[in-house]
Amino acid sequence: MKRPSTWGKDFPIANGERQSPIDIVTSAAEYDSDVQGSNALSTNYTPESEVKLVNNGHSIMCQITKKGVLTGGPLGKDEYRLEQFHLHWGAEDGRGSEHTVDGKMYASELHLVHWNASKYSSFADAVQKPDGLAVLGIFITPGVACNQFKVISDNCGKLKTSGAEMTVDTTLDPTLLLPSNTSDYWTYLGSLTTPPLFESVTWIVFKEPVEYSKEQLLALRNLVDSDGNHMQDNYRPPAALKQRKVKKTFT
Ligand SMILES: CCCCNCC(=O)NCCc1ccc(S(N)(=O)=O)cc1
Ligand SMILES: [Zn+2]
Repeated sequence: MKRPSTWGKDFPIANGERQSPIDIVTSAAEYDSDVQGSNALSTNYTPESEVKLVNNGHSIMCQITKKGVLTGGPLGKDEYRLEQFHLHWGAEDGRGSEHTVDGKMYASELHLVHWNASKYSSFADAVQKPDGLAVLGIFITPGVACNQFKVISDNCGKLKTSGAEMTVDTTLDPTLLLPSNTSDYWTYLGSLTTPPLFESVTWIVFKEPVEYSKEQLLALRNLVDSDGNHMQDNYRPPAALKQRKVKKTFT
């Protein structure tokens, strides 16, 4: 994939009104009480019985086969089904996340991608609708190893080239990839952060980062992208907020 600065030519929406990622200015975020209590954000995932990994040329992706749902919070009454998760990261720990918090970049950002199964018939049908997708953004910071991520980081070496796919015969529970605190998050209306950049995503970015070990981050940086280079810095820089408000669920 060419550099983000070139996307505007092929994808004019790159300069649209609800592009992602954004810099989250914490002091400007508005507390939203109605995403608490009974309609708090809720995940109900079924563990995968085998793990399907794909090097799609610009990230490493895990394709989900079980029926897992995300509901509540900013999603109203709709059920969003987990489709896949993937990551963005830097060449070094000081950069790599797509969203930033008061200008701070994390080393990586995990995206759990869901589509609105209450209103649409498939991911492909939902991907272009304004309420079609919901993505959970989890910041990653260097620290202790994440056990549930080991099945991905331990197999990056076998997924080196773009287009490589493999199925690992082990279970994976996506719930264990989430931070312990899933009540505190920012949410806003945005887009896919890679082409086709469709403005179809309700973003939910958790405040609490998750730790991955140095080795797990290094494993990501050794992947090879569709240009044959080390897959690094596969993050889009923040886009303009324009007329949007970021909501927060915590004070
Ligand atoms: C007409 C073409 C249809 C394309 N159909 C496939 C497609 O749109 N794939 C895009 C998939 C995608 C991209 C970026 C994110 S992110 N980084 O925002 O979470 C999530 C998901
Ligand atoms: Zn992403």
